[in-house]
Amino acid sequence: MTKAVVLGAAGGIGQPLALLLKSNALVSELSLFDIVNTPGVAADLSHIATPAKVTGYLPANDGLLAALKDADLVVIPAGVPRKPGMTRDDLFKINAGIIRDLATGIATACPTAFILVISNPVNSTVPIVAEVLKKHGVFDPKKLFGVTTLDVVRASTFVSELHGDLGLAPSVVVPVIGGHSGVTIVPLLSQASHPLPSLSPEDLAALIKRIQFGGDEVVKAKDGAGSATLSMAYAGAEFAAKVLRAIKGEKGIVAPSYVNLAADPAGAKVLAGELGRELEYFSAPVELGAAGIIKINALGNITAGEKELVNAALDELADNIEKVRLSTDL
Ligand SMILES: NC(=O)C1=CN([C@@H]2O[C@H](COP(=O)(O)OP(=O)(O)OC[C@H]3O[C@@H](n4cnc5c(N)ncnc54)[C@H](O)[C@@H]3O)[C@@H](O)[C@H]2O)C=CC1
Ligand SMILES: O=C([O-])CC(=O)C(=O)O
Repeated sequence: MTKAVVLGAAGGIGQPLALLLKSNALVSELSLFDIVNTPGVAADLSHIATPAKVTGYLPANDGLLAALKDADLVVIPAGVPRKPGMTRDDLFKINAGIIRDLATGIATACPTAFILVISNPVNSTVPIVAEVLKKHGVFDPKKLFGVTTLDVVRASTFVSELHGDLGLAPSVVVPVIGGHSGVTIVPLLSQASHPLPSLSPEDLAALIKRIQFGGDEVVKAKDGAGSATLSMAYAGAEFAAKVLRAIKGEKGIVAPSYVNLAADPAGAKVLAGELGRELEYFSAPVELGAAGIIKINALGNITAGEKELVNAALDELADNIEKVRLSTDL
C-alpha cells in the first residue's frame, strides 16, 4: 500500500501530474490537495480503471492534514509560476510562505514521507522545507528532493534533436547537476549516454544555453499564461515513479536531484573536493533506496568547460540557499 499526495493538485502541473500518478500501478491511494477545485479533479480521475483510490481535499476542516495523513510520498507543485521577464527567484516572496505552510502540514501529518519539491525557486524552496522540518525536529535529509528532472528530460530531447532522431530521446541520458535556474543548471554533456554529433564550439555553447534556459522558451511561448506544465508533469511523474520503485525495494535506481548534502556525508565530502567549495545543497545523481538516499554520486571526470560552468553556478546557488537562512518570517 503506497499513498501519494499532490499539493497544488488543481494547477497546471498538478492536474496532469495527478493523472500520471493515477496511471502508476504502484500507487494505491492518491490524495489531492489545493485551495480550489480538488473535489472535481478527484471525481474525474476516480473513474479511471487503475488501482489508486483518489480523494480530493480543500483547506476547510483541516483538509491539508487529512490529505497528508500517513502519506509515503508527497509531491509539491503548489505556488505561482513565472510570467515573461521574471526570474525564478522573483517567485521567492510569494511561494516561500506557501511552501512553509505546506511543509508545516507535512511535519505534522506525515513526517517520514518522501518529499518531492517542484515549486520554484527550487534552489530555495527545498531549503525552506528543510528548515520547517528541522524546526519540528523531523528533518531527514535522505527523503527531501528538489525535482530537477525537467532539465534532464530537456537535455535528452535537445541532444536527440541534434542527432536528427527524436526516437533516441527516451534512451539519451545526460546528467544535469547544480541547481534549477539559469546558470545553476549544468549539463554534463561529456558524460552523455550517447556521444554528441560533432558540434562547433558555438553550437555546443548554444546547446548548453538552451538546456539552461529551456524554461524561458516555454514562458515566452505561453506569453503570460504561465510556464512549463505538461513537460513538468511528465518529468515529475518520471522522478516519482523512480522513488516509488525504490520504496518498493528495487535496487540500483539513480536519478539527479537537488538534495541536502547531509543525506550522505561521505559523498558530500567527495563532492566538496570536486567543487572546491562546501555547499549545503546541490543537484547531483543520487542512488535511491527504500529509506531514501543511499549515496550521492561524485561528478567524476568533467571537461575544463564543464568545470567553468560549475564554477559559474556556485555563487548563485550559495546566494539562493543563504536567502532562506536570512528570511525572518520562515
Ligand atoms: N521544478 C521545475 O522544474 C518546475 C517548477 N515549476 C513551478 O511549479 C509551480 C506551479 O506551477 P503551475 O502548476 O504552472 O502553476 P499553477 O498556477 O497552474 O498551479 C499552482 C496551483 O497551486 C495552488 N496553490 C496556491 N497556493 C496554494 C496553497 N497554499 N496550498 C495548495 N495549493 C496552492 C493553486 O491554487 C494552483 O492550483 C510554480 O512555482 C512553477 O514555477 C514549473 C515548471 C517546472
Ligand atoms: O521556467 C520556469 O519558471 C518553470 C521551470 O522551472 C522550468 O520550466 O524549468
